[in-house]
Amino acid sequence: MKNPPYQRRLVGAKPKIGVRPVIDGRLGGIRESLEETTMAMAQQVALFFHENLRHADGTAVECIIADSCIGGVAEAAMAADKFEREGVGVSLTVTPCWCYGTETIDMNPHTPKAIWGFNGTERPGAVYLAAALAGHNQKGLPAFGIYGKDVKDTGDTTIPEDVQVKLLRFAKAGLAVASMRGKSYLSIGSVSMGIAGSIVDAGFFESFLGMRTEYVDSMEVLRRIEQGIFDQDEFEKAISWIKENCQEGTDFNPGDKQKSRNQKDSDWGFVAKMTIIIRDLMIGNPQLKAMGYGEEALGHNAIASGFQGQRQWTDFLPNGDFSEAILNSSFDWNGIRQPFVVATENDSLNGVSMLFGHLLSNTAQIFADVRTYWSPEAVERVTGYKLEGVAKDGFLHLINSGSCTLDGTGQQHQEGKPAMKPFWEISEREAQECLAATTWYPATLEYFRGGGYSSQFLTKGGMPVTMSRVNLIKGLGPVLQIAEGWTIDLPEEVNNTLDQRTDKTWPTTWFVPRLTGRGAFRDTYAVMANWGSNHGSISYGHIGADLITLASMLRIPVCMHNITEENIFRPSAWAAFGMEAEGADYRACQSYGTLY
Ligand SMILES: C[C@H](O)[C@@H](O)[C@@H](O)C(=O)CO
Ligand SMILES: [Mn+2]
Repeated sequence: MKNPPYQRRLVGAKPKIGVRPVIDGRLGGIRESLEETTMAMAQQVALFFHENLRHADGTAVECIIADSCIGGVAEAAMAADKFEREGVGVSLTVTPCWCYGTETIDMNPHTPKAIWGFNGTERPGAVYLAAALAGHNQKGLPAFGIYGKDVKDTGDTTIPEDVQVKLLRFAKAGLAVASMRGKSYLSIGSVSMGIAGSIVDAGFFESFLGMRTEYVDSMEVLRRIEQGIFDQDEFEKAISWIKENCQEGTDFNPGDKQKSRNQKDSDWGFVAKMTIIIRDLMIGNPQLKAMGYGEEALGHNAIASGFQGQRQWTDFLPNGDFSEAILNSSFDWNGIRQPFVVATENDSLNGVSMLFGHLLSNTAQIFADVRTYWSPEAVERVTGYKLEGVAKDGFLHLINSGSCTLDGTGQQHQEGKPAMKPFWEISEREAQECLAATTWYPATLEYFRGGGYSSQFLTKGGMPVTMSRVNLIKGLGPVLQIAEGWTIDLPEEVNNTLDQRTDKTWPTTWFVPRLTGRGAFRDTYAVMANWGSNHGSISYGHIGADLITLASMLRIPVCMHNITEENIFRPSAWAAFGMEAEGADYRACQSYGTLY
């Protein structure tokens, strides 16, 4: 690691956005004439962020404005001090005028940075923007340039729409970078069935994300179950909630292998305890301290985790599907709450993709196997049905053992359409509908000898979604792949025929990527063929452009995406690496090296 990033922020403190009003330092006329306009620009943008951004826990984003306009290096240092004290994680410089490039820039190497230069004619804000960005680029401190398309008059205090889009894209990604820094990925268990993403790579987490990796043997979950190291009252609450809200499905296991009713009831208790314990391992629980377990009460400061499950645990004990599904959802027996990020099969790289999606969209994330490409020909052969509309070029079957978020049912709504929403927008009734759309089947014993329960549902069609995935490539490092598209509905008979060819106790999402006719997006088959692993993380909404901005801040090149050129927003230095955006991205990431 080049620079230990571990910040002095308190556990749980959220990064703030620092706003830096930069000004022409010449006193005796110029500076005085600009003070008010410059500070007003900072206040206006701070208000805009405060009103339009929320942290994933639902709290509003706080902005800190430098105490004075910054006309030179002394005031730049004062602002840096204030930002350090206040826990600023992202910095935006604003100016309507000419100022002194490198004398005023933010030089903190870990803080994502952008400069908004006002597009006016009275004073040259854009000239400063160009000079300051040249300084950033010459010094190896990437910064994003924001400059409105249309000329405005001095004193115009509206933020043009094109500027708003860039401000939000930059700030969301910057906050994601700052929110991950100093937190942990908690690996519960180790490598699952040779899935490379579960070889949790500390170097990647530390150098690229500024995160720690914590490793706990699955035995710890069993110890806490056997020794009663969990909140007994919460457990009672969980069990009665499960009885009321989780419908158990038919047991499809061969009659002589099925567990008895007593064993099944005891499995429900077991998986409820597992859920509470995995959460406690991640974030701690003050209740445990009161019970005399001070060490356990602290947790592992985890912002994401993974549970190995297969095979040693699941060959022996109830599987992790229920715990993963509930933790990844926006509700449980404690009500509607922020979803956790828990990667199935401890696939930490999919966990990272889920974490990116969660921090950018504030919603729950679908974890799935990228299972099958269904060509129109194969669908017709098997069902006699000719695909049409958005699905006419085929689709992908996304399905994993039932560990997927129940938000993935698509039973929440936005403007009357199926959606997955930030938890604070989800109504009690919508949470109930997600639960009602889910059946919990006794786990398939041929896979899961220890039993447990897998969630089964069918994702509603018509949701815009983005599938993404981080892969580690020897000799290259991490790369990110992104496919925007939609969930689709199939006619009921077609759905049943295709779904029942495979694991019928697991949740199904039918996904159509948006094709571009080029490269990995020339057809749906090519999307499947170019996917870099067995898993993908699926986020509600089209967030590909936000993911690209985030990846550039983390110096993770994007190897595959279907985002249109005008939506790609990366630091200004990327342009210096060539006009072909993908190649330039690789060269820039390599040249800057890891953030930490
Ligand atoms: C039960 C099986 O082992 C599944 O878990 C398997 O198909 C996977 O999910 C592989 O990613
Ligand atoms: Mn899997």
